[in-house]
Amino acid sequence: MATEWRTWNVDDARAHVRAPLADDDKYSRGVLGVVTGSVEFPGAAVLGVSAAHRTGIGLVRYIGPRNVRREVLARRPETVAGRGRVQAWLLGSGIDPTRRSFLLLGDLQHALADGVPVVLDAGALDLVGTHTAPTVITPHLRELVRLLNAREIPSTIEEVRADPGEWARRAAGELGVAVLLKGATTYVCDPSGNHRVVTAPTHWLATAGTGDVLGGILGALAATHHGELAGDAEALTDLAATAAWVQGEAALRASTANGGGPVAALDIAEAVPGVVGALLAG
Ligand SMILES: NC(=O)C1=CN([C@@H]2O[C@H](COP(=O)(O)OP(=O)(O)OC[C@H]3O[C@@H](n4cnc5c(N)ncnc54)[C@H](O)[C@@H]3O)[C@@H](O)[C@H]2O)[C@@H](O)CC1
Ligand SMILES: Nc1ncnc2c1ncn2[C@@H]1O[C@H](COP(=O)(O)OP(=O)(O)O)[C@@H](O)[C@H]1O
Repeated sequence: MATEWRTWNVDDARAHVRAPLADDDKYSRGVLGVVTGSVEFPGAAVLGVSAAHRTGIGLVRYIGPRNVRREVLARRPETVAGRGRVQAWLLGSGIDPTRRSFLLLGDLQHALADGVPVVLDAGALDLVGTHTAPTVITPHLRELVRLLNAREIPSTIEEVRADPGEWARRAAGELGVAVLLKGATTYVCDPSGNHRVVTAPTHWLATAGTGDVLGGILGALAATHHGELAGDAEALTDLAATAAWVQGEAALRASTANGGGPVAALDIAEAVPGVVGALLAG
C-alpha cells in the first residue's frame, strides 16, 4: 500500500510555534547547544546560529573552533560561547566528516550523550545510532545515499531521486530516527509511521547555506519545545515539518520583499521573525 504523506500547512505550523509568557525567562524558553562550522565552513555556523536566534529562543550556546566562534559572536553577540546545560543540540552543519579532530569528535560525543533531542546535519550524520536521544537527521539526497551505503543499505542517487519519500521512510525505519529529507519537496517521517511533506513555495531556496538555516530553525524549535519532547519524542517529526515550512515561507517573504527576486541564505534567517509573527497573529 502506498504511503500517505500529510501535507504540512499553515495551521499545522501555527500549532508548533510559541510566544513567551509573563513567567518565562531565557532558560525556561529553551537553550540550544550548537556544534557546527569549521575552518573550511565558518559561514555555516553563522547561518545556523542566526536562524536559531531569529526563530525565537531563550539562549544559544556555541561550541567550535576559535576563529569560527569569533565570526559567530561578531554576527550574533547574544550567543554564549562554551558549554553549559542545554535542552537540545544542533550538530554537524559546516563540518566535513572526514576531517573531524579529536577535540571536535569529543564535543559531538559529549552532546550526543546528553540525552536531550538532537538535530544531526551534514558532518554529524554518520553519528546516527551511536546514542539514544530523540533524533532527527536532515540529509539532502547525496548525504542520504552516502549514509545508507555506509550502513550497508545499497542505494543510488538515481533511485532516491526517483522515490525520495519511500527512501526517507525506509531510512527512518532502518536507522530508528526521524528523517527530514531536503529538496524542493521535503519529506519528514519517523519509525512510528508519521509522514509529513512540505512543498517549498519558492525555488530560490536552492542556494548555498539554506540547509544550515533550516538546521538553526529546527534546533530552536526543538529547544523551545523541550517540555513537550520530554513526554513525546515523536513531536520532533512535527517540529521538523514546521521548520521546513517556516524556512520556505521565510524564503518567499525575503524574495517578495525584493520583487520576487533571489534570496541569499542569511536573508532567509532574517525573514523568519516575520513568519513566526504572522503565525502567532493568525
Ligand atoms: N557558507 C557555508 O559555510 C556553507 C557551508 N556548507 C557546508 O558545506 C558542507 C558540504 O555540503 P554539500 O551540501 O555541498 O555537500 P555535497 O554532498 O553536496 O557535496 C560534496 C562534495 O561534492 C562537491 N560538489 C557537489 N556538487 C558539485 C558541483 N555541481 N560542482 C562541483 N562540485 C560539486 C562539493 O564541492 C563537495 O566537495 C556541509 O557541511 C554544509 O553544511 C554549505 O551549507 C554551503 C554554505
Ligand atoms: N529546487 C529547490 N526548490 C526549493 N527548495 C530547494 C530546492 N533545492 C533545495 N531546496 C531546499 O534548500 C535547502 C538546501 O539545503 P542543503 O542541500 O543542505 O544546502 P546547504 O548545505 O548549502 O545549506 C534545503 O532546505 C532544501 O529543501
